[in-house]
Amino acid sequence: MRLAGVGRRHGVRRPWVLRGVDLDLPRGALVRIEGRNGGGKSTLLRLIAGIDTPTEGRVTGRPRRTAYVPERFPAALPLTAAAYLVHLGRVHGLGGARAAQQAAYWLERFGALDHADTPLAELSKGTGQKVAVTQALLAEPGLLVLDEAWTGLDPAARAELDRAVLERTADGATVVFVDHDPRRLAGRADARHRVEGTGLVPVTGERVAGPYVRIEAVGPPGTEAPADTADMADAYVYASRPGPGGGVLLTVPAADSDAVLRRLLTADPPWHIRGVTVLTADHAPDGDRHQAVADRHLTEALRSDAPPEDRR
Ligand SMILES: Nc1ncnc2c1ncn2[C@@H]1O[C@H](COP(=O)(O)OP(=O)(O)OP(=O)(O)O)[C@@H](O)[C@H]1O
Repeated sequence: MRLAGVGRRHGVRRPWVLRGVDLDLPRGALVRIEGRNGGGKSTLLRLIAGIDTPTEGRVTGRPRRTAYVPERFPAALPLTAAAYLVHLGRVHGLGGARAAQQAAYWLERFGALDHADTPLAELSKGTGQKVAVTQALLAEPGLLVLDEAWTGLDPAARAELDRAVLERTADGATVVFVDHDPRRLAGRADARHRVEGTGLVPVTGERVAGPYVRIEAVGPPGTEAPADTADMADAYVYASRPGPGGGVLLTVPAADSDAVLRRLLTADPPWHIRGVTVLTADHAPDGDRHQAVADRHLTEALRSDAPPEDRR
């Protein structure tokens, strides 16, 4: 499958979200899409999945069976989980009995079989997400597109989805995913691409394996995070999203965190660093158990890199 010169904007007077995107999606490939919050990742995934059509350019070679897990699951339908899944299985071309069998198989793998007869509207967020990933997997799609599909799942179900993804690619399917956790399927992706501006750039080097550092910074009112400018070209910012109190939360490989901190502290006017947290393999991205290490890291970075007026 291939995207050639693909562009998308949401209306003739609206800015381009994506433009001139060329992307090869070979059979059996696991492809990760990265980029800042609101940068156009979901737009790209919808174009790949065929949920949305490009304003310009072409998408060719999309497998016949395509499945997509949206960022938000539409749970308002007046159906039970099983009835919804059988319906979608039939849409994908399965017979009723096969659809029911596949729905039960996947609900069981995700630990949600007890909820097969629960109306969608009554499902918890986590179980609703299990139904969302089940609808995508039950027809064994040739293209599987996952937009933050792990969010809301319990750890066992997250690991099960990792396994399901690797089974799909081993079976020759193409899987394209976005996830906020830099460690998601770390080391397993065949290609990584980052939405930058309106373009898509390949990400080279195996940097997702971490460790990663979360930097909470607050800039002067109206300033863009320097991480999003070309000045940051020598360092890699995995993700940037709004933080509490008008700040920004940057997720950065530990190896690049000094460079990012230096850039923030030497910006004119400088950014204020509220906190630095080391993210390790054994604690959640938002945890703070390694604050002592993080504080030392920050202190050292400030001492060695910042101009005299920023030393504190
Ligand atoms: N249907 C739509 N109509 C108008 N604008 C839209 C529409 N969908 C997306 N946009 C805009 O396109 C831009 C990219 O949005 P998109 O959801 O693709 O980003 P994202 O990288 O997936 O962000 P997030 O990490 O928040 O999911 C945003 O400015 C968004 O407001």
